[in-house]
Amino acid sequence: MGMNSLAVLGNCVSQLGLGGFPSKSFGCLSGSSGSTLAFHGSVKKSFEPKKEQQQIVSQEDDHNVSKRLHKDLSFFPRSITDSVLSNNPKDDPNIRIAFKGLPGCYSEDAALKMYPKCQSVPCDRFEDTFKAVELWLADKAVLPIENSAGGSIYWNYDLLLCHRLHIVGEVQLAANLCLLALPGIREEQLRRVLSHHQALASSDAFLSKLGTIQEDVDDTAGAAQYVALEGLRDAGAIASARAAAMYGLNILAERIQDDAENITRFLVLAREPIIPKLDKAYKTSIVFTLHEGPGILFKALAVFALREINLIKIESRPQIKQPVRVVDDSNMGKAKYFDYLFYIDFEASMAEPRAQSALEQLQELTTFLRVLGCYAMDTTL
Ligand SMILES: O=C(O)C(=O)C[C@]1(C(=O)O)C=C[C@@H](O)C=C1
Repeated sequence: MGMNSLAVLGNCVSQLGLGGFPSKSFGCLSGSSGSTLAFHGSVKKSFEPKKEQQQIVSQEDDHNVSKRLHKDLSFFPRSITDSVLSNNPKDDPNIRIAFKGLPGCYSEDAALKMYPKCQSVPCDRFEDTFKAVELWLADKAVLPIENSAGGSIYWNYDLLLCHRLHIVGEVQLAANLCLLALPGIREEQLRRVLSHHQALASSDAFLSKLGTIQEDVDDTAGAAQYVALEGLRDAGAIASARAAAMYGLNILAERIQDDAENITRFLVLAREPIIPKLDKAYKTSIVFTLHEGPGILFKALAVFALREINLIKIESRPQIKQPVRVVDDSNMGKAKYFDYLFYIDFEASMAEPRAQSALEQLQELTTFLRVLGCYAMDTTL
């Protein structure tokens, strides 16, 4: 392999994000006593040190050589490993996942469930998690979309449409809601409890018995951090056991949620869609608006039923930018109806001909149709 082909390989590797391998690093390598460029036989040959260089090297003491070698090795390209070749982002310690909230919140738990080795990127607002991915500050975003007690998180449905990210996965998380307080504080001393509104609503029975005032804050970990930083002796926080450890709080009570199984479903978003396959259970999420007419929603849903495609979820949202549609009503003149967006999740991969033909037929009934993503279903809890 000559210098040129190596440079090409170098470019490819750096494009794959596997660490710098630009042509200038060869200058550095070749000047490094021709040391162990052992990742390819022919490469090693072209960097063999000259005789004079070998003599200089042998005059150095072992300590200096190893010190210099250490420094030089940091400039070497990283080896291509099985995990890089399998391109499994789950094993990638460099993958950056954006979520709304502070470290220790449940959205971060969801990110860690999907990508256990990830670097988490906390964001102030949901909108920022989208922007972080769009601006390449993060590789993916994890976003709560529905809760088994509270239902759909509507504004996140709206955000899916305002941005062009693709759904590439989902995470189901059973949150263990805990009551936290400063060390030494007992339940009876608490006058107020701070948390995210969903966590407060999910622990309603427990909080009613406690008889405290509830204060709604941005996220559960934010509540824990606030109690800890302000040294609040009369306030508790509802957050995770992980948040307790991170912010130095004690756990006064665990599993305080009204429903033992309080599940939040999160979506994983990325700049590029995944290529749908048939290797496991896939789900497809779409959004559309329909033409006007009687039975039109019935007809739209029938395209799935006729192909034995199971519908998992249907959600409707008013079109925020153009909420009403003016329609000619033969009896009453002109009428103004709310115009709806329908979000549907169905159980099929876009690699299946039946899913493709269903969407083809659906398109005839819609004024707008977008596939938000096709992704593997999370079947674990
Ligand atoms: O505040 C957090 O910890 C979050 O991750 C957010 C969120 C939510 O948005 O529903 C996630 C799950 C919990 O049940 C409560 C709150």
